[in-house]
Amino acid sequence: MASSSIKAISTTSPFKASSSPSSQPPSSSKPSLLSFLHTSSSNPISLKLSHSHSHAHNSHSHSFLITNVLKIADSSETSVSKSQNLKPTSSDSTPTILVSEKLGEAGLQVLRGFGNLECAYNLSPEELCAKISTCDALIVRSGTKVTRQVFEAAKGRLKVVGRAGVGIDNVDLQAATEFGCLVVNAPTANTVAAAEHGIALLTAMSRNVAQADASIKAGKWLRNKYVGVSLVGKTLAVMGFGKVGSEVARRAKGLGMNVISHDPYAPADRARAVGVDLVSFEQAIATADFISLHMPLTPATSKVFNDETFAKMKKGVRIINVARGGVIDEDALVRALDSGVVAQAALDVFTEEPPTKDSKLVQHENVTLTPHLGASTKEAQEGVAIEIAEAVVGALKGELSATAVNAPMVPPEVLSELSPYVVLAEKLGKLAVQLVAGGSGITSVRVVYKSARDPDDLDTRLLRAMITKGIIEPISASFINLVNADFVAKQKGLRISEERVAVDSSPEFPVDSIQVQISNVGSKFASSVSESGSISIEGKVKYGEPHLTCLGSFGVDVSLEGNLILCRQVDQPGMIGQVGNILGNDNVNVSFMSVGRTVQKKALMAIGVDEEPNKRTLEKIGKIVKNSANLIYGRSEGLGIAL
Ligand SMILES: NC(=O)C1=CN([C@@H]2O[C@H](COP(=O)(O)OP(=O)(O)OC[C@H]3O[C@@H](n4cnc5c(N)ncnc54)[C@H](O)[C@@H]3O)[C@@H](O)[C@H]2O)C=CC1
Ligand SMILES: O=C(O)C(=O)COP(=O)(O)O
Repeated sequence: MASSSIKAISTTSPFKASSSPSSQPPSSSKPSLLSFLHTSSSNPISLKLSHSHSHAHNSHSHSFLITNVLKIADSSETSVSKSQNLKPTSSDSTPTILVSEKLGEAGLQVLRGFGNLECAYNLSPEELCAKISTCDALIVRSGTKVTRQVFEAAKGRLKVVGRAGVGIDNVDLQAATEFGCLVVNAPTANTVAAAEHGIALLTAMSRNVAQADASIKAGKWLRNKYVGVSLVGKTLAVMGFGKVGSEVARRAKGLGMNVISHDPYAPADRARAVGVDLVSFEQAIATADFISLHMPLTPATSKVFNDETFAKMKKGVRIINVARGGVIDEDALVRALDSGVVAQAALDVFTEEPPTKDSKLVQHENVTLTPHLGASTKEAQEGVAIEIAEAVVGALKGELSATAVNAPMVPPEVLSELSPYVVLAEKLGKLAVQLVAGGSGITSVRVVYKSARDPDDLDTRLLRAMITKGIIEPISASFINLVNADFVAKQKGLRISEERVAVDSSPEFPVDSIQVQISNVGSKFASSVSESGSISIEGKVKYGEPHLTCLGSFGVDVSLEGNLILCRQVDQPGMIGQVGNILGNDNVNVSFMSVGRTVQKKALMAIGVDEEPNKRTLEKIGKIVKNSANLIYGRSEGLGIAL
């Protein structure tokens, strides 16, 4: 973040007292994925204080800070962020789910039972953009292009895109991530259908079924023309040994074929278990009689079958593509077919769908075509529809989806265990950023997790995302969630480093404490600065609630719920009494007090108050602090609450 990027709303203070009431629910409520995806922090930090560790009121305030009532905004970033990822407009009504392509009835029923369902097929890109800002979820198949323009047009409302199938190359994942929109797919229900279609094309092509059928219908009887080739004993190269590829391999083995496969990421033992050898790309294409494509379309696989690679194939090779048209350079394929290098091709997928009728590829007599039917069996479509409907409904309800494509996967049991720490992480982030003096640019955040667990047994991605959310959301218009936290942090130049420290506590709990340090910034509250010069706060989960346990060099124990007043104090009698009187006279109930001391006999007082003190009350407290002869950090910006 550039140093000028955090600006104060107020001209007199980098922080401004917010007039909005604290209304956030207690943190002990169990967070769901939705809270990581769509909780907008439009409210300032809400830290309801409780009880514990009360101390006598006989100390004195110096610099102090009210955490809850501060709200900072970053006017310079607002315009940038608005074009990136808007905080969603609140819609607590029934969610609207738009289905833009035909989906199995069983899935539609699941969706109807949950939200307002709108099925609108064959929308133009403009029509989709016009509709999308009223939708919380969009379900597509391969025919809808979910572009950046769609996410922009959604104006922050679209929470989840469900791809009723495997390939998500028609969804702009980068844009989805930037806008904090979760993308889920249905990766398993159509595997068998696609594999069966691959085998159907393989056998149909090798025996000229489609061409022979067309010729009979044209009144011809061409028994000599349509002599086929046998499959038994032939070598099939399966390119991509994933779900579909491995099922194709299994079936091809049953047909008596010798199956090899190329997949740089597949484990060799999984292939060997099916009797398939994994080989290099070169070896696969040079030895195969048949090549069946089953890899995803990615920048690395785009047009991987081109003039150069066709030239390395065995003359007379036959190619089946049930994956994505874009993995083949279609013009090069026509040339290879014309020269006889490729004897036949069977294609279910095309670079542009539908392909133009007069394309040379479509019209080539050695090419067998189907209109992207790989997933189109009754069984697969029912399965995919249920799979995607449940994933979308789950995401809208805030549950974790096992098929999220652009969010870190956190298994439900891990999520449940981490829940209170997730709340703590966000609150620490929010508190830490409020301690930064206006005009400081935050670039470097260090997070230290103290834990008795093995490093492998602690997944911190969620915690890091929530700390990022806590830090960034209060200072920008950006809407941050689990999906886009890392992206937005990077975009803002915020470097978040993590460290694990082993402690000798109970491994029953995933985390003992979380420390957030912000370095190279000025502090609004000097007591929050540790000896290393960084703003440093540490918290723990106690009885299921987030607690602040360390601020700068001071040990405290403050429940991070409600409103919090932090006072630096020295040995000057009467100060706490005065502060207490002011709060009491203004009907602000002090719920607890915690005092932390250092060896230098400096102390820090944390006062929990039930009600949010108003500006006048804060001004009165501010005067007491300012008038104190013992101000250690006598900077007015430390008293931002009163300004
Ligand atoms: N025509 C249709 O209706 C259907 C098409 N598909 C397509 O089939 C393809 C495979 O789907 P699944 O098997 O479910 O996906 P998958 O993710 O299970 O398998 C893809 C495999 O490709 C491998 N791979 C990645 N890069 C590769 C490369 N450069 N070279 C070789 N292998 C590479 C991966 O390691 C993975 O094992 C996808 O493109 C999908 O969109 C899937 C279902 C239906
Ligand atoms: O699942 C896939 O990747 C497919 O290609 C299936 O596409 P479809 O849902 O039939 O448009």
